[in-house]
Amino acid sequence: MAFRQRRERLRSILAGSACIRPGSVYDATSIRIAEDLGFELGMFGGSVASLAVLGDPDIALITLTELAEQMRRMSRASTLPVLVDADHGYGNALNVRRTVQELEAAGAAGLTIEDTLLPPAFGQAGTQLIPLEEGVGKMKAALDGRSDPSLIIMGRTGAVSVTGLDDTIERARAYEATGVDALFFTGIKSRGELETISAATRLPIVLGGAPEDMTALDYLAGQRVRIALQGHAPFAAATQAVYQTLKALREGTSPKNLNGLASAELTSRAMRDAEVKARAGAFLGLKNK
Ligand SMILES: O=C([O-])CC(=O)C(=O)O
Ligand SMILES: [Mg+2]
Repeated sequence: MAFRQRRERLRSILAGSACIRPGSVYDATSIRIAEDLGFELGMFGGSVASLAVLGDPDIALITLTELAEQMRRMSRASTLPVLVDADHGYGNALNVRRTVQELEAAGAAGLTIEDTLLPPAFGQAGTQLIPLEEGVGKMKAALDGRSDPSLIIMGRTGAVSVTGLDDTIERARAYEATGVDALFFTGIKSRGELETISAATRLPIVLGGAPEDMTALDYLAGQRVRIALQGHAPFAAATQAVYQTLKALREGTSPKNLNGLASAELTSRAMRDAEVKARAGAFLGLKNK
């Protein structure tokens, strides 16, 4: 499926009236599994990108090249639309423009650009934000960097837990005015905060994590939230499975007695074995067994 169609699918989620949960994806296998399970969207978080590619925490060590390459691998493996967490856009506004070009070429359906100061400044333990004007410049540069107008650009801020609600609204409105397609908020801790932000803005909202009393999808949909993230449990599950398996092997368990392995059917499905066999028949003259 052409990249444009994937982007149109994400566009229709944003234009709809429901709120969906994306599947957290980070490589070719995870995106195929999410697609097979019927997820409408994959979320490629910066944190899992860093874990999958580097094995490192989410502290802006991954490069744009590494992020885009991982996205490209997922785009080849599956047609599921993916929303990419492009962090701060890997530099200043000119770097943001380049980030958009690379992620567009890699097949992202949409991406977020946030106004967090990254990497963290010397001697600063807490999160800092860039000035609103710089954030606006980044959003404009992101829009300027897109050559496929169907690519979705989201302005993202975590200001609510850094500088507060008023600054969040000021930033959100300023980003809206640049022409971005949606707003992505992190750090919202109560219904009151969400409702105030929703009332003060007009674009579709994406919520990056929310407390327990804000999980009802119909409530979120009523606040114009179209996508609500749920963290990255699949990566944590994979880490645990690898740990248990290696531990059991190290302790002498025989491979045939291991628990929790993917069945032959699941593995075969994840690697698109039927399609590969059909191609081998068509192009290599092999009989499909
Ligand atoms: O995008 C998300 O899922 C949240 C986030 O910032 C990350 O995981 O890096
Ligand atoms: Mg992130």
